[in-house]
Amino acid sequence: MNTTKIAIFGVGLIGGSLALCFKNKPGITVVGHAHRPESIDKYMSKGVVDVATLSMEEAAKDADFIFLCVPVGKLEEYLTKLSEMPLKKGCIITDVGSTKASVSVAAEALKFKDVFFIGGHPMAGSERSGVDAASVLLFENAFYVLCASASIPEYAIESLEKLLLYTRAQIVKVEPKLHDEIVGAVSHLPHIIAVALVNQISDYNESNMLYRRLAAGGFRDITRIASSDPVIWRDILLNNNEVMLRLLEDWNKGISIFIDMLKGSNGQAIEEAFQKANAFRNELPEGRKGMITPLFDLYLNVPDHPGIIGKIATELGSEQINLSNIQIIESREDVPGVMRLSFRQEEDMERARIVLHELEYTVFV
Ligand SMILES: NC(=O)C1=CN([C@@H]2O[C@H](COP(=O)(O)OP(=O)(O)OC[C@H]3O[C@@H](n4cnc5c(N)ncnc54)[C@H](O)[C@@H]3O)[C@@H](O)[C@H]2O)C=CC1
Ligand SMILES: O=C(O)C(=O)Cc1ccc(O)cc1
Repeated sequence: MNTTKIAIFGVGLIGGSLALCFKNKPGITVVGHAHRPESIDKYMSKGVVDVATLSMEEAAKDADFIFLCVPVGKLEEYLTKLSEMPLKKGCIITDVGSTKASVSVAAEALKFKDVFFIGGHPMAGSERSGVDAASVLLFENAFYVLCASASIPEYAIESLEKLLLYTRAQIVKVEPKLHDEIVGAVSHLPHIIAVALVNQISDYNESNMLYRRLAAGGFRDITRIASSDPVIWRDILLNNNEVMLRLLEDWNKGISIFIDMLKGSNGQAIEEAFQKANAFRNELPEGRKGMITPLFDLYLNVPDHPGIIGKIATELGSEQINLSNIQIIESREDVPGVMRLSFRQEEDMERARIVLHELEYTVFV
């Protein structure tokens, strides 16, 4: 059987999830590049890769596919290093960065010979980061954008598409600049808004802690993405700088309209704004994983002792229920022992509810 070597640079949330999709598939060997020595043991003990190495050359040598899964600000540096190494003829280099224009330009400028660069962006992820957050299910039913320049032969694109079938994502082809504009609006702008909103409330909380205690429910839902990795997002926003500045100007205009509506006590205009938003939002596609994916939460009363988090996680793990997050919630510190369990799939939440009920926990949604 022909063997396929896949090299993953940056085995974190996205690189680790891709590695899990490819690992143990017929004829595939997954090699993970670590940029810190302590990561080697971690990748191996977690079983995300077949081989882990600190050497870029060793990872890239003879690879059929190279996935660059590092922060956006590092992509050009990694591409340049690869362009100076002997690579297998026909090797496909792809990235997973959340912006596509600059990496496409950088790859084009390097003029790889007999090696093809195809930009990629799996449009699914989470606010978590690192290999511990990786999941084989991350991309299932999500869009996966590919951006190939006109010089890339169709057979190379088809070969990448075929490999990506293992992710169970749906491929879409988009021009890099258009990608950055649309993704800037539907993903990067919401991240800025979430962070600005959380920081606004955090400042109010300095003078009165009741802000944080009451900021549950909807506030938590719409600000989940404010917990995203600071370095990853610094790089994304700086890289998509021009687009973001334009979008923020439009955002300011939208907020000014709200200020005017409130100053003028214009109830009709406020109603119309909600009606317009309602109509557009109700038409959003359902049943497909979007970039900003919801979590499904369960709450349960738990006895107040230190081993409880491990105990619940083990009970659910033994039933193969995928838990995304587990936390004793601070905002209810006056009610001792309320635990929040978050799931990516509604089905997991429902199964957890049944299991925990059978174990005689008091569970509520
Ligand atoms: N977080 C998300 O939900 C999504 C992220 N992306 C993109 O995927 C890429 C990776 O993001 P995540 O997997 O979320 O991040 P992560 O922090 O989980 O993983 C980044 C990996 O890159 C490695 N790395 C290598 N060189 C590095 C350096 N010089 N500085 C810092 N880290 C270095 C880290 O060790 C780590 O393994 C980024 O380009 C991001 O824009 C794409 C889709 C979703
Ligand atoms: O956590 C979420 O829902 C996200 O928004 C994840 C995400 C982050 C970056 C991307 O480029 C794509 C998806």
